[in-house]
Amino acid sequence: MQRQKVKFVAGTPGKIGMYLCGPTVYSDAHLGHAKKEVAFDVIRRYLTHRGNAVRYVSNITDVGHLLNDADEGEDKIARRAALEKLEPMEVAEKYYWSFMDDMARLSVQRPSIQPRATGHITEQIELIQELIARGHAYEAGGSVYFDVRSWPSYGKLSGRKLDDQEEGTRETVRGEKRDARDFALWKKAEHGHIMRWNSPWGSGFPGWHIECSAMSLKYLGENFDIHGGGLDLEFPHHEAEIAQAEAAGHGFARYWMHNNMLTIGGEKMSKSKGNFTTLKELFERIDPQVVRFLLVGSHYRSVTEMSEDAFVSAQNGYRRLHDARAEVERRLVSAPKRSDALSAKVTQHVQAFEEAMSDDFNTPRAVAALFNLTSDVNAALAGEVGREALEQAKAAYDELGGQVLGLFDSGVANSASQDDTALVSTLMDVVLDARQHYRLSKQYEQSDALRGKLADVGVTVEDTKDGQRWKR
Ligand SMILES: Nc1ncnc2c1ncn2[C@@H]1O[C@H](COP(=O)(O)OP(=O)(O)OP(=O)(O)O)[C@@H](O)[C@H]1O
Ligand SMILES: [Zn+2]
Repeated sequence: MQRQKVKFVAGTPGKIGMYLCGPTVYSDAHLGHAKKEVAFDVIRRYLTHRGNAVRYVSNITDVGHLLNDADEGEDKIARRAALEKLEPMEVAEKYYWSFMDDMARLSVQRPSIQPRATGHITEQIELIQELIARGHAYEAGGSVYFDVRSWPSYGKLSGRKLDDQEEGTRETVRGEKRDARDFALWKKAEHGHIMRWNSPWGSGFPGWHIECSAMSLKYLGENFDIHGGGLDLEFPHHEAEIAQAEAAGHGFARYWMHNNMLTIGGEKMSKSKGNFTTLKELFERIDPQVVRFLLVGSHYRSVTEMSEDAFVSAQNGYRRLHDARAEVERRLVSAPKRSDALSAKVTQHVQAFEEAMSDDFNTPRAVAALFNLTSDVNAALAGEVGREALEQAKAAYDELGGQVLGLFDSGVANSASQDDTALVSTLMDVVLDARQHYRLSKQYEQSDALRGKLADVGVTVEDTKDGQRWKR
């Protein structure tokens, strides 16, 4: 809001309320979406690391996001539903879980609360009613619009003056609005529109912006600490969120943070440009931890340019840290009890990491501190190192690289999960061979016992005419 770095002071010391605009769930997420999620995940993790209790709310948009910002066009989810011959709610469910799976593989922590727009229609209607009552919104033809001219501070976040906004389009897209810059709070559902709810203005659905004002206020209260999102949302989405809340008499977010874009060949990666790589495609060839490492290596406010070279260097960098940490762990088993010079160096790198993160979450500098730590660790490991220094180094990797940056999460590594799949399949062959042996020798009790034990761990075995089949 102030267009500069400012000191952050939580409204209530030790407690931080954070809201992040989440995805519209109508397609698989791409690497650009991951930049945003990972950026704010790291911010949340660092604030937690500093001893704050963070309530992290991030919404799921499953209605009302239209194809075009001027309140025209189809609902993105409804259009996808028609394309895939699914119910709109089926589309939302499908891509919600797709998103959640991708985020889990990227080690993005789940939000404390993940409210859905369709689950908060009542709250949105109430907020719209407050706006109408205060004279900042009006009904027209079954829809309700925010009256931008009634709220002079509209534009204060993006710094846009009212007159600069949408210049020249005033007459063409005004339609039933009093002013082309007015935006929809509620839209009348036309014939055939599936996602619709009853409201004081007839059957319809909420505009896209209103859900974030209603749900952030509901779960974080007035004057909550931090509101985040992509830079592309600053105008009109965040501007609208502020206006909707404040014009209805509520104090809104105290700090605004926006991540910059992930680009490819200098252009924003986006679905509509077709220059995107979905996370699922990417994870087939690149370990999700390396993807995360690449994203963390650039500052949230900087543009991240993606290229094959960037992945190669991320791969090498990640391996360097990962291997040093693993070696420290291995050497700890038999380390002698004594102190040595590495201790002071670890302390110094930990401090550098903390300073970098406390300076507007400067992750590239924080990663550099981990590399410096690794140089010193590797140099020390050439000789004998005492237990104390190794424990300190291990804690630095685990607390800073692990808990704060979300790295070294072996549970999500692509290669590991592929290895596991192969291993499970081989082990199942062994078990089913044994069961077959019991059955052929009529030892049915043992064969049933094996099946029972598999069922206990969620594996069901069926006997078909083609032999045993298993699934989990
Ligand atoms: N390339 C990107 N870099 C960083 N963040 C992005 C990028 N693309 C999308 N986002 C973030 O994810 C949010 C949702 O993106 P959205 O679903 O509109 O994707 P998109 O690919 O930009 O789609 P479209 O091209 O249809 O607008 C954006 O508002 C933005 O905050
Ligand atoms: Zn939002």
